[in-house]
Amino acid sequence: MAPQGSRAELEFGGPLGAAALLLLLPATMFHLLLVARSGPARLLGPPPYLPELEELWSPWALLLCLTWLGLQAALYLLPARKVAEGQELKDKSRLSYPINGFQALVLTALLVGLGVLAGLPLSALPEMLLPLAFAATLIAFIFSLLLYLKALVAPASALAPGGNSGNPIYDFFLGRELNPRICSFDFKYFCELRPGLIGWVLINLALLMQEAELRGSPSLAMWLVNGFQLLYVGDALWHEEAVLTTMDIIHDGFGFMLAFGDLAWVPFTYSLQAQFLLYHPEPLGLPLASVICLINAVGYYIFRGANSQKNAFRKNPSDPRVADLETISTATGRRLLVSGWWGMVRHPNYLGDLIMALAWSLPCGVSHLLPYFYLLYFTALLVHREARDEQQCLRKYGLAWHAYCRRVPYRIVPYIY
Ligand SMILES: NC(=O)C1=CN([C@@H]2O[C@H](COP(=O)(O)OP(=O)(O)OC[C@H]3O[C@@H](n4cnc5c(N)ncnc54)[C@H](OP(=O)(O)O)[C@@H]3O)[C@@H](O)[C@H]2O)C=CC1
Ligand SMILES: CC(C)=CCC[C@@H](C)[C@H]1CC=C2C3=C(CC[C@@]21C)[C@@]1(C)CC[C@H](O)C(C)(C)[C@@H]1CC3
Repeated sequence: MAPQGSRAELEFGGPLGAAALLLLLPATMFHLLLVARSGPARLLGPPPYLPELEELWSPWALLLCLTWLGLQAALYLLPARKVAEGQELKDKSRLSYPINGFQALVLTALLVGLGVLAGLPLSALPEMLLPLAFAATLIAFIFSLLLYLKALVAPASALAPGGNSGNPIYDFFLGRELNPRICSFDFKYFCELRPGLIGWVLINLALLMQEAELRGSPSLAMWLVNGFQLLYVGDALWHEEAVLTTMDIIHDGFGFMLAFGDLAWVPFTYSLQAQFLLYHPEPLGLPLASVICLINAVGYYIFRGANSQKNAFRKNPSDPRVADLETISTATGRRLLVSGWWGMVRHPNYLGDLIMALAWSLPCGVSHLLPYFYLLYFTALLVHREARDEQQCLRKYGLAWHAYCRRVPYRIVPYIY
């Protein structure tokens, strides 16, 4: 057995919190899937019914999920326009990552388009969401177990800072190995951006097509939700290299949290607004639609501006786009931006992301809380993530981080939080 990594502080409430999340996350996902199609669509009420195993389990759904993963893996292995280097690892080495996620999105769109022309019944997908989500959850459980076993024979230098507490449930949840790979195939990087994100927009499209079949044409609200979320996914894949500096890739191990999050949670809960709209049509006029588009555009402008500014600065501090920004030095030799977006709040990218989350829910009207689930969950996720990042930055930068916090006192929302 590999030696344990350094004992880091336990996160997510330790083993008990991890055990609770292990059950709570899949249960919440199934609750949302069931409630979205029910008449009252009550987020906080009990589910309309408890599905029998026959309704959840379908070998066809499992086959479809495995085919989807196989297709995305094949696209990942195609020659890439660029190969990027990741951040420096504990042993001072750097890993290489193919940058071809956007190409995978375009090729998937072409394949799906050809499939639909050849008679592929894409609009039947919404009827299969429950068994598909069940199959994806099963795959995530088995996959996380294999990842846990793989980590038992990994060298200590390959382990993540967290996720190696010695408690099997906690470590299974958080993930033990930082960058599990077979040859050059990086499982975490692959899962973070491709099967789940592309699957999400495909589910959205299927819901739009089914709405068109049911009501003659897709509603304006459905178009907006599809358009906004396609922009978000397209942007993530276009700026694929930026994911190499996120907490998930640099810090977190690859375990159930990310495997389930990437493969099941993202496609089946992030498509909640489109699911809701299929069963609860919402009339939307052009003036309100324009205001919602403006909100999404403002959110995207902040999100993209902040992420691009930090990525450009981290890649090359002399880049003309960021060279004029004010910075403070830290004992590590790395500098922190204190003007531009990162001088406004300490997590401007989260602020932009949250504004977009609001714009994705507004097309569903204000009669139900359900379509606002994403906004509520995402606020909790980002507040918790911000606290985790603060701890890590404090460890990394010490006094310089305190100086940054004094200079930029608000975390996510100026003058509020
Ligand atoms: N849709 C979704 O479900 C989710 C989306 N996201 C999005 O993912 C994106 C990435 O988020 P995340 O990985 O959490 O964090 P960030 O991209 O905000 O990265 C945080 C890191 O940035 C660096 N940093 C912090 N402040 C400064 C500064 N002033 N100047 C320079 N560098 C600084 C630090 O790392 P260092 O100094 O080592 O470079 C810090 O650890 C965000 O846009 C977020 O909204 C995140 C989670 C879920
Ligand atoms: C509740 C639960 C299951 C937790 C797992 C959290 C994951 C769902 C998220 C953790 C960080 C994520 C990121 C994205 C998607 C959601 C997860 C995996 C992301 C790929 C979305 C697109 C963005 O542009 C992004 C690339 C910045 C982002 C990275 C973080």
